[in-house]
Amino acid sequence: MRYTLVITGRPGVGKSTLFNKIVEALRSSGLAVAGFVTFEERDSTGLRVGFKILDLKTRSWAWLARRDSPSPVRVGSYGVFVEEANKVVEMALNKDAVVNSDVICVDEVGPMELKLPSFKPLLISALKLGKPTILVVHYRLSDPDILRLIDKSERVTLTLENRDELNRVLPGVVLEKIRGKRP
Ligand SMILES: Nc1ncnc2c1ncn2[C@@H]1O[C@H](COP(=O)(O)OP(=O)(O)OP(=O)(O)O)[C@@H](O)[C@H]1O
Repeated sequence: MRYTLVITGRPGVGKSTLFNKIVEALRSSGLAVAGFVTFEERDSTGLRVGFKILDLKTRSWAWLARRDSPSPVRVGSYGVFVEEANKVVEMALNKDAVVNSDVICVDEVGPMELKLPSFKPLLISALKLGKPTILVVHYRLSDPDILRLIDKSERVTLTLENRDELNRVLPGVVLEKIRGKRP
């Protein structure tokens, strides 16, 4: 069976940091990666103003959500930029992008991303390709269709206690598993 890793854990524990390290390790070894990463933006006072979404392949990005967004589509105190962010998802996970990649990498499968109309269908199609996959999954994800597709995945729950060790060893372990050198 293809290797799928699900990284989960409490908000702010370091999931994106670990995900980026794994993506970096995959790329450094010559593997082509398709997918996207979402990351927070803070203002000069340190206040979190919102999140951006970045296509890993083309480096195209858009705001995913901001506190001051007028969007009626809200997740907590953030308004989601549905149209702009959806375009990045379509670029990152369209059929060509995923078929021509070695590994599918998505940070994250969470409530904001699920407000983007193309996200769930494109993610499900990508998962069904049977390629190695790295996913950051929101700890409260409840979507039954996605959960069913990832229920046999290897799962890592990141904590403040284990994150240093996992950042050190997991990128190398993932690479070996994807290359089939480790069971
Ligand atoms: N191993 C680590 N050691 C020290 N600081 C870390 C470590 N991992 C992450 N951080 C810091 O913790 C903060 C949150 O990290 P990150 O954005 O990766 O978390 P996250 O779990 O993806 O957050 P979110 O739930 O908001 O998506 C960042 O400032 C990051 O630099």
